[in-house]
Amino acid sequence: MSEEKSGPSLMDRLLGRKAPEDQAVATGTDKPGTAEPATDQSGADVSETGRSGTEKPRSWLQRLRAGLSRSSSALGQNLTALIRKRKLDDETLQDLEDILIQADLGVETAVRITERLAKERYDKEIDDVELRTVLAQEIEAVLEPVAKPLAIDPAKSPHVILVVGVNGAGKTTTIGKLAAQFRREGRSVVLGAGDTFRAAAIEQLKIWGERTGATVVAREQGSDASALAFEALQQARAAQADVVMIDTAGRLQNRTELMAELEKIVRVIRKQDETAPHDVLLVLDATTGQNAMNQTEIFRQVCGVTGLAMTKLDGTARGGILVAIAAKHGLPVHVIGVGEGVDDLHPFTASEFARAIVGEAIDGDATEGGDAGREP
Ligand SMILES: Nc1nc2c(ncn2[C@@H]2O[C@H](COP(=O)(O)OP(=O)(O)OP(=O)(O)O)[C@@H](O)[C@H]2O)c(=O)[nH]1
Repeated sequence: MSEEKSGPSLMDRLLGRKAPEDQAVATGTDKPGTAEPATDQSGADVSETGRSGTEKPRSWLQRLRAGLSRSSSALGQNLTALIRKRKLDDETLQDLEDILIQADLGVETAVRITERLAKERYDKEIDDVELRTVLAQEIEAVLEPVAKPLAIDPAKSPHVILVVGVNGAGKTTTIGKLAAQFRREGRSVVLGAGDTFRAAAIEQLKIWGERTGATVVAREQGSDASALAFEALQQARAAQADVVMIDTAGRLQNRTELMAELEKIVRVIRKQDETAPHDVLLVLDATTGQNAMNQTEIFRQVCGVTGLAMTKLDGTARGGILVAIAAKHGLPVHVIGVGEGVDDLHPFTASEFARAIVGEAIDGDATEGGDAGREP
């Protein structure tokens, strides 16, 4: 957990301050272990001003693009190698299809894109910009229907969000970032430390609670997760909180145990509110590629996932899998994570993601401070 390396300190990373060479390469290993609150009493996020004055901040879109271009199967790079004013003949189309499949976009989307190009441009010359534009349009068409914000229903008191995913996917961090967002919106938030499997996860959630001004309901390691969930909801109801988010342990390797535990958590939550959980958010690590598809399938069966968060898109991300998951499952994609900092969670927008994944320039991408596409 405490991998020592030169570069920004843990505190710097917690506050979103990164050394220039490290900005888009978050280590993905440190937990927010000893952070002091990065919020004021109202829970408002003060981390944006926490960057060092001399450093040039990168926008979240720049981080996203940097992450998506870093993996060896990065779509953008392979496209550049493929198209050098080549004719769109059978061989080029086949190569293109292979590249799209290799980038995890899914066979269905890859075939549709190459068919469209074959129909419109067969045996004509195509340049890089034209090709990327067509690809971005097709990818956006797949993603647009699933790009939906995580909407809190004010009629629910509280709105219950169960957060699931495999080990290390970024559940606790995403809960912390969402808590910060909800607090900024003026909502009261309760966090249930339902990952009772790992002591560090409980501590991590408590720190996010301090940082964001959210109330944390926790028990000691090894406690029953469903009892914890029950208690968290009970306290949230008593306090008339707006939102309660319940963390869970990730144990995909033992599916039976996972299924039993998650099912029990849902059952116990429903004893207090039969309409809950109102959202079951599956957190997927973008760097795991195809594995994210399997996780989506299994978690859907286990606990009725209602929406997705994809994290670590600033890393060696293989974000193409999100396109394949969208095409296959049609589940809403609510938010994406582009770093470990409290402000590194963003609403998912189809056009920006599509253009970033094909390596196309994005209007306003040069925006410093990363405000493009942000929630107000
Ligand atoms: N670079 C980067 N790192 C992230 C992102 N989201 C989470 N992380 C890091 O990923 C690591 C794992 O995150 P956690 O939130 O602890 O994951 P978890 O799913 O709760 O893990 P378990 O409790 O083991 O199931 C931490 O070091 C996070 O800081 C992201 O968007 N980008």
